[in-house]
Amino acid sequence: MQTVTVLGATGSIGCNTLDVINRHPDKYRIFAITGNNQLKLLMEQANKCSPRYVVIADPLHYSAALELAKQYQVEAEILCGQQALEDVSSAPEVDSVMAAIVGAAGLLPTMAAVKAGKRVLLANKEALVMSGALFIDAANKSGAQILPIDSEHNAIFQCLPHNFTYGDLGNSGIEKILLTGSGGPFRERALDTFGSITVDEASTHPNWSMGRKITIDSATMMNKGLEFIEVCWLFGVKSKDIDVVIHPQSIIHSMVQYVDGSVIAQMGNPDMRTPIAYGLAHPQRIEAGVKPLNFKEIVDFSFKTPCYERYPNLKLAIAACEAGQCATTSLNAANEVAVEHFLHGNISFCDIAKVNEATLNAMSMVEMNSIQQLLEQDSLARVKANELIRGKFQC
Ligand SMILES: NC(=O)C1=CN([C@@H]2O[C@H](COP(=O)(O)OP(=O)(O)OC[C@H]3O[C@@H](n4cnc5c(N)ncnc54)[C@H](OP(=O)(O)O)[C@@H]3O)[C@@H](O)[C@H]2O)C=CC1
Ligand SMILES: CC(=O)[C@@H](O)[C@H](O)COP(=O)(O)O
Ligand SMILES: [Mn+2]
Repeated sequence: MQTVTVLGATGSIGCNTLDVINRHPDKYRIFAITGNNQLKLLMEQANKCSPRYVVIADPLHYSAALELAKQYQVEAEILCGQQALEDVSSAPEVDSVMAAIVGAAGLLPTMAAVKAGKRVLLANKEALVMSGALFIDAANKSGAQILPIDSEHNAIFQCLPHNFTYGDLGNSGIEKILLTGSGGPFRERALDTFGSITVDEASTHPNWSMGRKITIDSATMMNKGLEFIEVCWLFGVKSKDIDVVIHPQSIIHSMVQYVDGSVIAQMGNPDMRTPIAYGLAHPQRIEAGVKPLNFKEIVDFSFKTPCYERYPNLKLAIAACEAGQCATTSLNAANEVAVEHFLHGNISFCDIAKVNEATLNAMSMVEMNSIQQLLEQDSLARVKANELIRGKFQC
């Protein structure tokens, strides 16, 4: 029996994780679930999966949460705040932590799990993008096992040889990592109409049902940029080792190309329960409720190269990856701010990349040696991005 904490249980990944876990009551027990604003959903989940703890991230919601807990007959202890998130990630009773809080808010609870040597199911890509070497070093020190949940990284993990050594592509005969992406909803849209893209249009992903921030990131391809950086840290590779390939159908979830000409791909219907189940059960496989891929139903199966004019955020992210930690931390922070402003109608779709670029250009680049320093850089970049937005960006 594996004991699991689900950080971000009320989100898209969190709900899918509970769905997979519910299918296997003999294998998994929930220790804690956490949420932020969706208190009712969190209490419904608690009523169903009977965790020992329910954590509300924002202490301002605590009394409302206590009331709802009574209403939903939740027997778990209700906790709140940052320390509680870290405590349920690092408690000795916990075997695995699903890191599925969105954005930089997930860094400290995820790091707590890493430092405590847990099996960390990593969905929260922003945590790795903003902390890079510190994250990987902490895992090496504690013995934490990092299992990628992001579909592409999970695919790459599945396509690598079992004896793959971190950073050593040559020894495994690997030529390239082929990181696939759908290209988002605006893959074919005329560039001269980008100025009128609405929030609703950008919030409609062609293949995946996901949280609102990652959905916007997919539309700008910042998601692929963050994933590019994520590949570098998860597998110890360099920018030159990765090619981004647009695959509009999201059936192949990424590939590894070998020197003998073989290309190994991982495929499946676009349903996050596959990588979640893989992470939970590794090295075994468990049923995940996912519709099997039916090749007779596949009409198109195509590939293309991304164009930076259409996806300036992808170019920025690759350049930041090459520039180093300070740049990736700053870019991630600026992007979180810009996406939030876009969702609130304060800036246009094209402004997201402009804010990101202007923020990066305005930040001094320093070496990042501690989590404290990362958090300070993250705050500085947020202040700068907000300042730039107040100065009114126009598309
Ligand atoms: N959705 C997907 O299919 C995929 C997601 N990912 C990554 O997984 C992560 C989660 O994505 P997704 O599930 O889509 O996101 P959602 O927006 O659906 O869910 C985010 C979760 O984080 C919680 N949360 C939000 N802000 C805070 C905060 N300040 N402190 C603590 N908790 C907070 C939310 O709580 P509440 O809802 O209660 O407010 C919710 O539980 C992201 O990093 C994303 O990039 C990666 C690959 C695929
Ligand atoms: C499901 C998942 O892993 C997402 O990151 C997904 O890949 C987003 O789609 P894009 O390929 O359009 O960014
Ligand atoms: Mn992904």
